[in-house]
Amino acid sequence: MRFDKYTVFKDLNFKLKKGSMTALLGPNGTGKTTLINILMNMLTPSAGTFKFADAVRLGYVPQFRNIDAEYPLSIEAFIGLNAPVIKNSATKQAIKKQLEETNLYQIRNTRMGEASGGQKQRAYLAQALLDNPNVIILDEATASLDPMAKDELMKLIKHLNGKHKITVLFVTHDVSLARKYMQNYLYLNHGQIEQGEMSQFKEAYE
Ligand SMILES: Nc1ncnc2c1ncn2[C@@H]1O[C@H](COP(=O)(O)OP(=O)(O)OP(=O)(O)O)[C@@H](O)[C@H]1O
Repeated sequence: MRFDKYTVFKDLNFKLKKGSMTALLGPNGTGKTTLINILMNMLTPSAGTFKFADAVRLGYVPQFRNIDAEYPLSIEAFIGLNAPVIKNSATKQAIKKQLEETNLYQIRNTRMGEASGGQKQRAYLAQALLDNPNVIILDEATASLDPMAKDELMKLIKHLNGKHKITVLFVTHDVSLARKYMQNYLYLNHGQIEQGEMSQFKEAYE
């Protein structure tokens, strides 16, 4: 990938296995978000190709951005933004299912502006899950959460992987969190990528 004369990375070669949980690690500015944008077809690579298996349905949870305290929509309505405005009973049922899946059902009427960071992030996740993805990409989903909210989100992601076999690609700077919850890593640095098992991830990278 090149921006004008600046090459962010080149000759990246990697595979993501169906059902795997992979942390995308690397120092600031090495191109993690750029790579995600390419995988999400939001950016066209300057050269090279990639391919997902035909059956792949991608879901995306964006980098956490705080929502204004005055934001008027409830958690339920926020999740429903990823559905037609006129909601038939199947859509309503699908929203209910994702509210339950992400432990938000009890607080579905809470305004997003009032929700905690962890609750907001789970609402973003529920919004993505509404498309019934079997691969989910999370960009720094835990970055601004407190330790308990981080663990809660990671346990939920692990559950989605274990129960629903959703393949996970998780961008993070948090190596210890990745060690605890992810099986594999992709390490992006100096324009190159390395792939391996999280348990083998070298301390020197940290
Ligand atoms: N649209 C763009 N035009 C020019 N340069 C860009 C553009 N997008 C990203 N870059 C550059 O590409 C490099 C990689 O940026 P990117 O945001 O992908 O890194 P990152 O690894 O996600 O960083 P961080 O860990 O800080 O989020 C940076 O040097 C950035 O300035």
